[in-house]
Amino acid sequence: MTEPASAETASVRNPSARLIDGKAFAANLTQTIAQEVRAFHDRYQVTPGLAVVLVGNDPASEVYVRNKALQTHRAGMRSFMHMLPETTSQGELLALIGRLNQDPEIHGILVQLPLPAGLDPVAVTNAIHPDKDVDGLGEVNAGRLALGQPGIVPCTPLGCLMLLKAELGDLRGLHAVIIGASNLVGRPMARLLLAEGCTVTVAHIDTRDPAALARQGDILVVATGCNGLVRGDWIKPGATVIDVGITRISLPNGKTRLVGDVAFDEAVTRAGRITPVPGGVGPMTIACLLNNTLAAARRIVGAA
Ligand SMILES: Nc1nc(=O)c2c([nH]1)NC[C@@H]1CN(c3ccc(C(=O)N[C@@H](CCC(=O)O)C(=O)O)cc3)C=[N+]21
Repeated sequence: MTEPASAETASVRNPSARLIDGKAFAANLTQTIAQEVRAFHDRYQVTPGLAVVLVGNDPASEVYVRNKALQTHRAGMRSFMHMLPETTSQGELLALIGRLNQDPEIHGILVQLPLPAGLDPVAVTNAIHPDKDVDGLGEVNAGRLALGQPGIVPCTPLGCLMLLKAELGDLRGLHAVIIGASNLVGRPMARLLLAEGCTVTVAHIDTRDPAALARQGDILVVATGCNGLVRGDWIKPGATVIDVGITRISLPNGKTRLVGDVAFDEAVTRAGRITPVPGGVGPMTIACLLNNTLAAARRIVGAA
């Protein structure tokens, strides 16, 4: 197999990939959303409200919660935090979701995943009213996405898609390889890229030679939670690489650092464009959560 000449020359002339600045893109998007929130409030006297439910203490979720609360206020929305103990029962959690479903001040509900053992994430996600399911993970919104119908799209895949369209424009005909088949990222990402006209390959835990598949991707989206899994030689020269992974590792000096699923130093010499960790997909996830919350508020008050 020979690479297309354009991709080869790009990789030779440009040994260091262009960084995709998700942090800057997200900051812009958040500003736009803040303006729209003000206009929405002027017209309807309603402030979009987001409820975040965190059960127990998962470290990844805590990073998310910290940034999310800040960004929610920056966008002029209200944020309602519900921190529940690890020992919370399924019945207690479902009762809280029931109250949030009824609460007119709440337009979006997000239950942080993963949930502690003993709580059923499927039952909990499906208990959220579809109009308030700003994570888009319940069966109604997931089903709409699978069928290509309008609905609420999960925040992380939506953020990845926004970055890809901003970088590449029309995605039609590109081969997108997705590594990871989770309901949170891989599967909805595959459905979104298929809807954009990509040829989509999904590699997962049982895939025999993921590296060989990855090397075919004009677009490579990596969402496995396995830090450093994707090495430089997994990447097609000139490809656009979106690293969704986010793992906090301990350094010898006692500090910690966030790393992605892609071995960045290697990938940067092969890829055409690449998202860094931190500062790539993470901030986009939060901006898209705000986007989805405003959209949910609009629908609920009949403005959309
Ligand atoms: N129902 C649900 N939906 C989620 O989308 C969800 C979840 N549960 N549980 C936890 C994971 C994790 N997650 C992150 C989002 C943004 C950053 C983020 O902002 N990252 C910054 C980190 C900056 C820093 O702290 O240094 C960055 O990558 O630049 C991190 C992690 C969403 N998650």
